[in-house]
Amino acid sequence: MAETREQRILEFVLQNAVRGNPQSVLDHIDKYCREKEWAMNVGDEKGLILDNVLQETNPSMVLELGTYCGYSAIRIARLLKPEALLLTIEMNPAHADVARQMIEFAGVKDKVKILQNSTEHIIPKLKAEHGVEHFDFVFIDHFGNRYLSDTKLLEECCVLRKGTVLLADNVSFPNSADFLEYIRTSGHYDCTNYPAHLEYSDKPDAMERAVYRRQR
Ligand SMILES: Cc1ncccc1-c1cc(O)c2nc[nH]c(=O)c2c1
Ligand SMILES: [Mg+2]
Repeated sequence: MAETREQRILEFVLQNAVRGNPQSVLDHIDKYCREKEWAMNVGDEKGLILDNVLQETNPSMVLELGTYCGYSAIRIARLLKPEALLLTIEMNPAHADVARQMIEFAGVKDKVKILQNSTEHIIPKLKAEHGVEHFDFVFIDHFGNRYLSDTKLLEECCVLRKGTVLLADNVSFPNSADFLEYIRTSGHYDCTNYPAHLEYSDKPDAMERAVYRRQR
């Protein structure tokens, strides 16, 4: 029996899913987390919202804040066009290690780069050290109490452009209230709310799309 929940999820996938098939990996993570142990993957219901907003955007450069086990990274990578890339930031080394193996097993590792450190440490280095000009799409799913500070940091580091789409998970929880207030009242974003449910649960949750207006 693997020690951590994240390792047990990975083990279930490695033993049951089809290698190289991203949908099979997503389905098996959802199955394990619905039937055996709950975990904070964006899940199938909110995952469909992510799929739709991502496909409407058709991005070349994507940033994810919060990799966890790699579920949403695989979800995003499976829909990217050939030259497109996903950078995903994970501060927890054990989670990053599980995600690396999950992403490799799913067959999407050529489209995904995992950066293991805190967001506030990495975001200021994205241009100089990772060759980033701008992101077309940002999926925010790390810690609600960091959503606002990291959004402002992305603005200050000039990695957003007019039309960049931010999509945030878990905006129904109080710890991202300051972020919601800012994107809805700052005048720099056009916002859309997507009511849904917490992954693998019937508790209410929501996602918010925020399209950056300001010229960079
Ligand atoms: C863990 C948890 N318990 C009860 C209610 C919600 C959550 C929860 C759900 C998520 O989708 C999360 N996504 C990213 N980061 C989180 O910390 C997080 C926490
Ligand atoms: Mg989440």
